Amino acid sequence: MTPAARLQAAIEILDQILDGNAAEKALTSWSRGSRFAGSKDRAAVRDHVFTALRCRRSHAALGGASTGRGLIVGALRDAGIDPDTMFNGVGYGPSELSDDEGLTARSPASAAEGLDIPEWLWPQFSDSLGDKAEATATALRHRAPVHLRVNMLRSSIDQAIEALAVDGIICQPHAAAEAALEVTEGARRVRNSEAFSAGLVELQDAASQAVVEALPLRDGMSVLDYCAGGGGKSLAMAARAKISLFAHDTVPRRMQDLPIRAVRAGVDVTMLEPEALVRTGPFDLVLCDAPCSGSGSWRRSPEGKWLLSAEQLQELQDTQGEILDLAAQLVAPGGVLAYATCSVLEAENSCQIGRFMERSSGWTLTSEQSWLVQDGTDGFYCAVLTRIDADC
Ligand SMILES: C[S@@+](CC[C@H](N)C(=O)[O-])C[C@H]1O[C@@H](n2cnc3c(N)ncnc32)[C@H](O)[C@@H]1O
Repeated sequence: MTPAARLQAAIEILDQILDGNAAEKALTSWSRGSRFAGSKDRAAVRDHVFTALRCRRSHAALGGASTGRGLIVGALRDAGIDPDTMFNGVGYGPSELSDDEGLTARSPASAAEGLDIPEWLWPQFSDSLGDKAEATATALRHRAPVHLRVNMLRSSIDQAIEALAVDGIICQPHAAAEAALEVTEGARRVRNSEAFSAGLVELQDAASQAVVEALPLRDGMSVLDYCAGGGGKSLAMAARAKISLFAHDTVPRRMQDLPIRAVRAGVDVTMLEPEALVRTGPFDLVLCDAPCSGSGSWRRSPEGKWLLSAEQLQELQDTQGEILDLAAQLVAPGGVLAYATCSVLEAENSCQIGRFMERSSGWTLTSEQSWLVQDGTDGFYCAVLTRIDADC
């Protein structure tokens, strides 16, 4: 495909997404119907689509329309490329720009528009991040790096780097976590690599790993991953200490890949139905990797940035509070309650913990940490609380 044909493919996919289709679904359906496209074409089209989704507000302004064509014109202008060089109707590329199409193009009209943050969220976003708000929003406009976690149960860092190199995947250690690697070359080959199949590495953002490193895990502990989802943090916890590991999720099908991932990683995990929680507990450590806005991971899932509403954000906060209250009851005296989100918003992070501390007695805040997108990881937050009173 020519560069212009790739842009035209991205335009068509973006129009489907703007019509309400999920990005991954629209990309998969385009791939299935485009057997002529090679792997480089698919990667380039995907990049165009995700760039447009990350920068949807500013590119719509620069391109003059919230359409596939508008977003791609905006992306070209943002990159300093004259759109007429690509929109020239040659081959399978986009047709020439009409006179009307240029009329509404303009520079972003507000800080939030230029930084691609929803207008309603900007006051809260900038209050939460203070002088780091602009850098955080800017980082969220760019592609996320690919990080791996070396499974220390199966490999050392050096062995993993060597094994990955055999499949052309080049990595270097990432400072955010002890077992974290950043892939600098060959990221698309990871899932098919021998190192991945053999359980030497898992795909996991370095801040996700750092959250697990912040937990006081010790051999012999019973540990509950209360919001386990796909089990990324469950597996990371099991790699750090010899624990009895339990996983739970209010939507059990989200854990469907966990058994196979656990076998690959050499980890034992027991999945618990809600009614089994109390009879199996109390636990020495309960981790709540709570559902959240995902604002720290909008580089990877940019659609979430535009779908989030003020009402949903409030509902998420209510759910987070309920999760904390329920999970707290499952912690053994002297045990640990850990709360994490991939959000950069204070309302979901320190404010949530502040409110929990106000309404619950018998807890002490042992540690509180945040990771910032501009430091090369997803944005994350983690608070660790210790139960000091058996009556809480
Ligand atoms: C951020 S995701 C978890 C990601 C996972 N820990 C990982 O590292 O791969 C949050 C999870 O919380 C689950 N969840 C939502 N509400 C819940 C609740 N009330 N109780 C337990 N889990 C809940 C969701 O189904 C979702 O899988």
